[in-house]
Amino acid sequence: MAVIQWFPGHMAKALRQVKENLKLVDIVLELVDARLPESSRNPQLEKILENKPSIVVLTKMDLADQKQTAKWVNYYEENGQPAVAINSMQGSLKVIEKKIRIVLAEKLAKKEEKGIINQRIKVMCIGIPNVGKSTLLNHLVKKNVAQVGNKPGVTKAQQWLKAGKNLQLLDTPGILWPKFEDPLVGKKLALTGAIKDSLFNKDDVALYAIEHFCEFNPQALKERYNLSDEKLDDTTVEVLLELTRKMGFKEDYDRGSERLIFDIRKEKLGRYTLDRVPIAASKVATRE
Ligand SMILES: Nc1nc2c(ncn2[C@@H]2O[C@H](COP(=O)(O)OP(=O)(O)OP(=O)(O)O)[C@@H](O)[C@H]2O)c(=O)[nH]1
Repeated sequence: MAVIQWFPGHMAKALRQVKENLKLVDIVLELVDARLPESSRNPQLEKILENKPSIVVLTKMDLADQKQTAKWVNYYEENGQPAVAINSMQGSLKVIEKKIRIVLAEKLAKKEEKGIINQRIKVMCIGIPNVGKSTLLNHLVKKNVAQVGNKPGVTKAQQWLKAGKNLQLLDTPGILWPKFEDPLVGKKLALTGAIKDSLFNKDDVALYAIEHFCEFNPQALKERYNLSDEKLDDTTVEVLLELTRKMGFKEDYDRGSERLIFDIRKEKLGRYTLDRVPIAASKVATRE
């Protein structure tokens, strides 16, 4: 995982590159992590995209809570933003291509009227570090790594890669930065491994994780660390201390925190989704 520390200069440059590459493509795949779809989105992207068609692609769906993922996809679609959930490592080409065809239906029909058929659709992936851009690119391109020609970009020639029979992808995905301002977003990003471990306090992230699991999946916490029901009702700090003891680390809650974070990332507590769809929207989703 390449971890990037963002400074204003970096941000401006990355943004400029994304803008320049946008001109070269028909559609953008905005990759977000299904475990934290909103927290892993870049708030400025909407402005940059302007009228460019885009699809929010929720990656790592195999790690996220299935019901929550369905709610998120529904939420985006209800708000006019096409969305699809995938596991970047498996069978996502068909799903993505189908979605692209739906989103670009009108444009493709017009091209067909003009006799332009079999032209590859130009696609660009963008997203924050670690969201799965390279994994998806490699999966889509598979053995078919032949370049389909160089297109002039503004600053350098762009390489294109064939994906299946109908798509071509920019070989360099656009990297965006997450929103760091909100400390809660930072903790969520840290828990899933999206930001460098040295950038956060492990015990803060572990306490947040305990809070999340106590609310949404106390059973997983209880079973994994053999906790009593009474202990789960205790303060998060007490739960952390008890977990640490159960792990055999005595009072060393730094080690306890580290192990808890590691376990969660390794799915030892099962699938989870840290972001919830806004209440009003989730009501709509349940009613359907
Ligand atoms: N389980 C699961 N893991 C995934 C999925 N997509 C990516 N990963 C894993 O997530 C990690 C990061 O994936 P990358 O493809 O390197 O992410 P990236 O966006 O290219 O990252 P940067 O190079 O840091 O910008 C890797 O360990 C991948 O194996 C997915 O859909 N499911």
